Amino acid sequence: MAPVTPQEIVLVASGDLRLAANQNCWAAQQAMEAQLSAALARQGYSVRRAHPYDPAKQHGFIDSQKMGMDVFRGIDPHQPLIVAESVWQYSHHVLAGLTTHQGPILTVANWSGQWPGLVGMLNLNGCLTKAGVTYSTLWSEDFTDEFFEAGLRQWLREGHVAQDASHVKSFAAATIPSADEQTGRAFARRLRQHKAIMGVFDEGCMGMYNAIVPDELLHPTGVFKERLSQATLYASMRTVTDADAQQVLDWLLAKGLKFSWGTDEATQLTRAQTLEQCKMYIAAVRLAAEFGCDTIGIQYQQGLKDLTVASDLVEGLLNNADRPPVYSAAGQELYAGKALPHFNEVDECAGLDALLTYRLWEELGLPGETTLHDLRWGELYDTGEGEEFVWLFLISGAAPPAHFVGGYQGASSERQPPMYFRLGGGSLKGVSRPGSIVWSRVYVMDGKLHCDLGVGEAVALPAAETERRWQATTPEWPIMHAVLRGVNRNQMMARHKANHIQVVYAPYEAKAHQACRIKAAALAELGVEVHFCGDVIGTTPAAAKAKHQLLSLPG
Ligand SMILES: C[C@H](O)[C@@H](O)[C@@H](O)C(=O)CO
Repeated sequence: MAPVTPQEIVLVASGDLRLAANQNCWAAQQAMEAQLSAALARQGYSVRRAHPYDPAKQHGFIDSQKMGMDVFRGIDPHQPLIVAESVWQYSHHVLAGLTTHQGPILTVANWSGQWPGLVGMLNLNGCLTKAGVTYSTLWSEDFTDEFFEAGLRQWLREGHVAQDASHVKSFAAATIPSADEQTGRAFARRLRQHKAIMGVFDEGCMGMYNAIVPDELLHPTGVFKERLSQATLYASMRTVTDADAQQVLDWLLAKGLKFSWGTDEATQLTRAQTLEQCKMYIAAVRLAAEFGCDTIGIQYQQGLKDLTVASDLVEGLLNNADRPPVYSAAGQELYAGKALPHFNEVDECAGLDALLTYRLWEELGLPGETTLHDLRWGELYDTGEGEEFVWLFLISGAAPPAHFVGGYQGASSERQPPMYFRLGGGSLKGVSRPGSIVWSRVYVMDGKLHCDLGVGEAVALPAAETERRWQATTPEWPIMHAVLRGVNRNQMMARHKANHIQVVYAPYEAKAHQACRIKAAALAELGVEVHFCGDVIGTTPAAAKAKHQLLSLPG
């Protein structure tokens, strides 16, 4: 074990499991670590990487759980430790070591959209939160800004970074209009009593420990898992006829969806890949119906990706009420006229949220198409009402055409990046239309289910700015330009306990606030600890409400 020097910080970097991704993204990690090391040097500290660059693999990431355990065996458990991330990473590579590390832990990401490094760090934060590991977290554009430097200084001196959580208000300590509370609670009681099935096609995706909801926490909500296998999905795809797949494709073409088809299977989307995705779509709906699932999630990134095309187009279609019809063997249309909420990357926290949201919105008479996105990046932008922080929500799959400007006609399917998906498959890409949204995130903390939720706005940006943002991230994926009400960038980053964020539209702003309140009440009725984040109108803190009642009492 390496000896501890007081002025030395140990650094680890977790990576992808996929060699191609680790090699492609290594340069960005090196650049980030150089800036981070310089920031530490300015404060009188040196950095020791706990694992070297591997010339054979051509990257310096921890790329498996086994390697992570080996690396941590060589780290003094009392030493201050930084997990530095500028790429998408699998949290389980380092989770084992971090659960027993006793020195201060700091997770750091570079404020860049190029690779999903912020997303990777947020996932790790969610995993550490669920595992009950104490950590601090920071991010920076160039590691010289005051926010970062002050935070780093505090961590070096005190072993933790204090963050601003003044935007968070507990539902239990707030009062909402009683009609909203009753609507939400009555809906939730029915959901719990009726019960629902969450179909899970292989549990656990890319080390996302935070995305697995323990059954004991899920059951009290009325939702029960049906554990399915991607092998079953693949086998079922093989039973779908070419003619049925062609009908799905014809339906999509008639709707105006554009496919960026080429001929090179290795780098381009091909018609054959799309037809394979159409088979997967039909197979997924049929299996969901066979097992009576109310929502499904396909793991896809590992296992399935080595066998067949990516499931992203499929996921976006499932999340849309207007989608190609799928029939049972007896000729009956399955889930006719309805979405079958799909949770990307089998993120079960998102699955519970999606099911509840879709059903609740339906009951409120609102279109309930919902999806998760990655909290990928963001920048200030002058939307016409002054500079606002506009988040870039982006996801490989699952966004429904109902969210896009122009619906299907505004959507396209583009090949998934070969470094993630060797066998291809298309995305379902579009720009989310301007409008009010309710955002949320269910997560596990202290052995309980929690949910943060708030209100925001999907904003329209000029086409050139949308394109710039796409080129700065992953241009093949669907995008939402989001402004969150009453939550600034740093508050959001410090608080959010996941790589994913759930979004659903409301027809106008006041309705978004009301629907958010009702959803909060529904979640609370299911036993979830609910927290309003930012400005949600109509949520009076209990103390202020009591004071108000006192003041209005007759003399
Ligand atoms: C393709 C990549 O693995 C992505 O799926 C990843 O960045 C995520 O979306 C993580 O939520």
